[in-house]
Amino acid sequence: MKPIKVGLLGLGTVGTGVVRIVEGHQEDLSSQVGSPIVIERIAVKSLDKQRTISIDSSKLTDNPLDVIRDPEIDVIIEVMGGITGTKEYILEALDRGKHIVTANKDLMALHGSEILAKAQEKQCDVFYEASVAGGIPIIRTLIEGFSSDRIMKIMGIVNGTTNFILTKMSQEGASYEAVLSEAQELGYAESDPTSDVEGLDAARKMAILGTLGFRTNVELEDVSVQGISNVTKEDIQYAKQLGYEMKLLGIADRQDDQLSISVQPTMVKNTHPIASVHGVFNAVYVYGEAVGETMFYGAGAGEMPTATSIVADLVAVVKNLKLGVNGLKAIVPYKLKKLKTEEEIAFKNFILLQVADKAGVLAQITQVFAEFDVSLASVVQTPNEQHTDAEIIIVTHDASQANMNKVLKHFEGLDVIHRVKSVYRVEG
Ligand SMILES: NC(=O)C1=CN([C@@H]2O[C@H](COP(=O)(O)OP(=O)(O)OC[C@H]3O[C@@H](n4cnc5c(N)ncnc54)[C@H](OP(=O)(O)O)[C@@H]3O)[C@@H](O)[C@H]2O)C=CC1
Ligand SMILES: N[C@@H](CC=O)C(=O)O
Repeated sequence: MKPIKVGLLGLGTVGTGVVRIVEGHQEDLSSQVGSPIVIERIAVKSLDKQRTISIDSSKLTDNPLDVIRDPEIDVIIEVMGGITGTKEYILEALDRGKHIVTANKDLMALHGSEILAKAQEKQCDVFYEASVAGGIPIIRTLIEGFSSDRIMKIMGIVNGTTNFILTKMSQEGASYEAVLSEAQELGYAESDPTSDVEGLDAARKMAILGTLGFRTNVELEDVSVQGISNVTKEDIQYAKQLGYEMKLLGIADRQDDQLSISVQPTMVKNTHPIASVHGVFNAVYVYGEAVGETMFYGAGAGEMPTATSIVADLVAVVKNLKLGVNGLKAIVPYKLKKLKTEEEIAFKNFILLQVADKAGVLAQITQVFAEFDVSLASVVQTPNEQHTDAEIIIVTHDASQANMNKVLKHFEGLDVIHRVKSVYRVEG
């Protein structure tokens, strides 16, 4: 039987996993698609690099165009990352009638519609399951499993690196820097881990999930983003004491046709299922109008989980290829989006204040909340025997972001408040 020939762009963490699965599960894969699958050529940056798997060196090239322009190759798997350059390779491959499987959320979040439009024009498949939440088949689930429902809310822990860091800080008291290095060594982090820790990677994934979940065109700039680099061990401990877990949470919700999408460190009530997602694990919680609550859980990064999603996409592409059809994951926005304003976005807040320890302080502070119509759920002053500065922890009821910003602005002019130490969204 004529083999299906695959070109691989990239042989790093994910690419290596792809080779392992294609070789290790060959019999099972070929029985599903009806022909052997062969990785024909592989593009890498450096031909001299030591690899953790043995590869026939004649397959390697340091020029991705050798792979894309090989007439024998039917499918390109892109796991080299990057945006400029990589986008051109993918567009050229599509022009040449090759189907694409990619893990590249950066590219799909920024240029997904252009790439998918080209795929449609050329009647090729572009599948990108591995681009969100590593080994969890969430893209397929949103497109197919939820096709009959109206999704109202998506909440996701969609970055493995930051969840790994927050978990180790919380459970082992480890330092942020040490755990970040460990995540890099384990192959979880991006080549520039700033995009992990500053929330950009999660924002890109939320833009993809929002687009698919709400069937509209969510752009990266629609997602408000805050990362975890300012989260302290103290914040995490306070969260625990109050019955919360600190998570970098992507939250996309809608009311009628109005959307809001954000990524930010969030204190999640420990009774919520997403609060128990630890380490490199990811979870995507989806609330559908008809189905109600659902949650999808699994490893969000790393060699084999990510490669599992890639090879599953490869199987889907090959099945389509044999049937002569395209299972396009096309994004067809059916409605114009309307983003909620600061006045319309409302949630609970945790605020940690460093204040003067003297009579009347609490009254002054609560007065500010009252002035801007922010109702308080709890106020706790931490014990302070020395009568130096005290710490006050406040949790609000749902408050509009605009009103909360006014409260925080007002605090700047209040002498008794020496520092606003932390402000977090609270969920659950
Ligand atoms: N790591 C993970 O857990 C996950 C990663 N992803 C995404 O998958 C993609 C790959 O990630 P990952 O495997 O971790 O990345 P790595 O940095 O481990 O691997 C990148 C690979 O691409 C090769 N490469 C880079 N630039 C070029 C170039 N210009 N020409 C040819 N080859 C090139 C590198 O070559 P060389 O080996 O010679 O350096 C390397 O083999 C990224 O888009 C990432 O965001 C998605 C989900 C999870
Ligand atoms: N750096 C990413 C890798 C997977 O997308 C993460 O940590 O989640």
